[in-house]
Amino acid sequence: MGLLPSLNPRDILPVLRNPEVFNDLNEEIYEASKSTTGIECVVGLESRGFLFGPILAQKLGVSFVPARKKGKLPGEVISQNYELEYGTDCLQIQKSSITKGQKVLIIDDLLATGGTMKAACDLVTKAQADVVLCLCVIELVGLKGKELLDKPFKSLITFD
Ligand SMILES: O=P(O)(O)OC[C@H]1O[C@H](OP(=O)(O)OP(=O)(O)O)[C@H](O)[C@@H]1O
Ligand SMILES: Nc1ncnc2[nH]cnc12
Repeated sequence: MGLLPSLNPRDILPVLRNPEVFNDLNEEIYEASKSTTGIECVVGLESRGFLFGPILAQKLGVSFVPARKKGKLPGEVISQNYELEYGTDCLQIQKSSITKGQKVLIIDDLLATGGTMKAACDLVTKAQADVVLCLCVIELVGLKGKELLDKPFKSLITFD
């Protein structure tokens, strides 16, 4: 059996039930992004990256771009396949959503093996944009997902 099924599922969703706590978390996310200069676009990863990405983009005054699983986005897309513990998946963004050379922050709720965030970095790079920060609310440190990334990374809450 693989490693992931034996892990506690870590769930950010209860935080959204309390507007004050959710607001505090969004402020923490914004604070964590502030030392990275020149962010021009926030890319959020389906699905829970969509809960935080648009709010951060609004606070920063920049565009929000959803990276979705294969086949969900209309129009021309850029795709990046990636390995899961069992099988493969594919992330896509709309071709017109990111411009060449743009400084991009990628946000998701959680970093586990790092495969999803790595694929998002590769996708943004494929779009000829520049990943300036990968930001996750939760990091499962024991899975060493951070080691897969060759871009700056920050998390707000860590579990072993
Ligand atoms: O670091 P990794 O091992 O790649 O795992 C992290 C990803 O897994 C979870 O998403 P999930 O695949 O469950 O998709 P969902 O948010 O659409 O439910 C989580 O929200 C991250 O996006
Ligand atoms: N929410 C989660 N908790 C634990 N491991 C995970 N791997 C991917 N998502 C996870």
